[in-house]
Amino acid sequence: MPLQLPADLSTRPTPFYLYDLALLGRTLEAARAAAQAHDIQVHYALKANSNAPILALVQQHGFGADCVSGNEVQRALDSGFAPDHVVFAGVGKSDAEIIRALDADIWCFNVESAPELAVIDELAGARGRRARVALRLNPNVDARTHHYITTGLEANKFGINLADLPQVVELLGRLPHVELVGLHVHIGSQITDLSVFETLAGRVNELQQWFEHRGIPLPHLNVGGGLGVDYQEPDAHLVPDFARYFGIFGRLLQRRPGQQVHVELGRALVAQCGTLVSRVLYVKESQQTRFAILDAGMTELIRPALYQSYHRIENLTSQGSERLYDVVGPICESSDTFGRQVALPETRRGDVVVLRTAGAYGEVMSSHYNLRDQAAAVYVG
Ligand SMILES: Cc1ncc(COP(=O)(O)O)c(C=O)c1O
Ligand SMILES: N[C@@H](CCCC[NH3+])C(=O)O
Repeated sequence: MPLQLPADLSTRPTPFYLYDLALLGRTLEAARAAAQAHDIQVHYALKANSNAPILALVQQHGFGADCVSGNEVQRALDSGFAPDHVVFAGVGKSDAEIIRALDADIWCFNVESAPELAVIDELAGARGRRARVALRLNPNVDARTHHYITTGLEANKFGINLADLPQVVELLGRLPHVELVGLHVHIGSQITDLSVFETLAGRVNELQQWFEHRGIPLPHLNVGGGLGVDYQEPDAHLVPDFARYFGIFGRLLQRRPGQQVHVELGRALVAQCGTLVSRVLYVKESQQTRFAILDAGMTELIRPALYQSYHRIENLTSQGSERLYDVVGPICESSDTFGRQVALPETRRGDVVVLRTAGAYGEVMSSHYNLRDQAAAVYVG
């Protein structure tokens, strides 16, 4: 399906983020149907993209919200997510953020350490409340993704290491203002080897048995997010294979009667619906390299600079014969490079060049470095 562009593209200033809400709707519908087939609840990870029109559509599809800051909790509530569909994760929740979530009576805190558990207990007690908590465990499963976005290994800062679990459970038994409702794991992002989720399901089954042997029931299992998308050939997989993903947990998790399973997808739901649209400012040729210098840079899309990740680059204006370009932004950093030796049709000043699969962790991670303006968001579909 060709990229849907705004009717006023020729006069619209670049760079801007373009979101295809029709594609988002199809993606959410596919995820909803696959999740429902296995009776799994989806909490959308707001960190991937928290723009109001996107949240509105996610909320309309019946998903909950997975938040990682007090402001995300507030944004979810303001966007119409019911408090009992909101979870709050994060390794460093501040007292003010915990209080805000307690006062909103959100569904659950995903707790990442013993000290955090004690603080939630104390703050809940001071308000005459009992907070529902899930323990985020570090299952030591390798997500086989970029090391910067691997979160489930013992060396990572996230979650409670299994060696510390007995101590944390003992503490839990002594705290009157927290109620354990389940366990939570999240091992990383942009996971494309789905056998990783099979390993994870097996590990969650083992963890569940550990709790059961101690007489501790777990009404909820939250297996986190992480399903990856196709950055190389987005058009081949605009909608991820949700049936396969949910099928793994549906098939392999050893669910107890009445137990609820949750996932927290971010990227897989919103990545393909977003595109960063830019224009070529200059083509600069030296003996060694031909640079296409865009008006979008790492301030709009930092993923290539941060994780050496690739977003497919397309010149929508030119039909010329292909040449190789280093595609770069205008920012004062050498890492402000979107791709090296990229084959593009002959490219000229003013051509419209897009970076695909930018709906997740794109606009939300933008910055004002070099005093850059915030790129606009445009919605079609
Ligand atoms: C705790 C937690 N849940 C969910 C997500 C969403 O992950 P993804 O966008 O890879 O689905 C993240 C981010 O990696 C996370 O840290
Ligand atoms: N922001 C990262 C992923 C980290 C997700 C949050 N734990 C990305 O762009 O790929």
